Amino acid sequence: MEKAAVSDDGLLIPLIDLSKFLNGTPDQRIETAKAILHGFQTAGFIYLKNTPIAPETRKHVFDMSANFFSLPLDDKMAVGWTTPEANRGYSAPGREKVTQLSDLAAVAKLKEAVPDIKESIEIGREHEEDFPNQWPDETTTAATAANIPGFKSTMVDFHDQCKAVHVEVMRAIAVGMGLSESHFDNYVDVGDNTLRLLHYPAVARDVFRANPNQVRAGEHSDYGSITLLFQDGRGGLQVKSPNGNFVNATPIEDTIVVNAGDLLARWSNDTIKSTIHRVVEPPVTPDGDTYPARYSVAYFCNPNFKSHIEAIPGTYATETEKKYAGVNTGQYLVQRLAATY
Ligand SMILES: O=C(O)CCC(=O)C(=O)O
Ligand SMILES: [Fe+2]
Repeated sequence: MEKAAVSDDGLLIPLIDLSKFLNGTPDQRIETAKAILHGFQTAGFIYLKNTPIAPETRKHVFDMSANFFSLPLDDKMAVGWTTPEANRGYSAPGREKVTQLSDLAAVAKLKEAVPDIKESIEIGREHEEDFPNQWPDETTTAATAANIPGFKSTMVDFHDQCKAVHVEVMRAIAVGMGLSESHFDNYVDVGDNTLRLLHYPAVARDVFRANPNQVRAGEHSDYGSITLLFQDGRGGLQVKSPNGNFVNATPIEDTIVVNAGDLLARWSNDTIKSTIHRVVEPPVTPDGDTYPARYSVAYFCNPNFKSHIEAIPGTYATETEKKYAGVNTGQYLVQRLAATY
């Protein structure tokens, strides 16, 4: 067994070699699938190494993301996020407050007191006619100065590559559960997933010192099937342990942090966990007066929006053990998004 990626306060997040599932012997494939499922059933989080996403691709996406965020605010606002149904476009700092609260008044209050210190852009699948992606104009003087020509093609390609990883992780879950490997294929083939580039700007040390509740991203669980999270080397991501304390999910180079979302937990009749996490200032105190910026890229995977999600076979013995009513994916996600924006 590999050394764990995180082992602290009862939270054990395994580090798993995905290539052993993709290209290993039949035994390695099954063993790896079981380890992936076990990680989701216990921690709700795993780290994957040796994935099909090349280190150069990842670096290029991070570079392009930083270039995008360096655009003048007006240019970013020109591609602003509009509605939960579209869920595409730019969100300026303070726009979204991720939280477990669903009461709109309570969220508004929290937003005002301690806004998340972050900005993001959401990119959905291309060719969704009603909801086109909001691409920044790559031809303006500002765009050239920010070096964003190639932004769209980079992100469209990355969206596709991440989509393929989602399909494989769902295959691993199926194998781990003893189901046919292709069990989930028809639920995830459309690629109704959201690529979110995140920028947590540099913050004065005093900001965190003055307000103990200040965070870069508030505690929350994710909504969909799984999230692929690419982090830079800064640190600050924390995951809630079974004892209720936040534990650092320390960056490990060229790994993808993968966590299960609420819809997968529901789909698995709660045999898989959707674990609370948040982003705080980096664990290392800076030399100067500011914490440096942090960049991350989250790829939120979902079942196809049209899919009806009901307890997976094998996760309940009798009908009465089904904890949840079936739900339509698209409706479920829109309802969750409407609560936080
Ligand atoms: O930036 C991160 O490391 C985590 C972001 C996150 O959890 C989210 O956007 O849902
Ligand atoms: Fe998250």
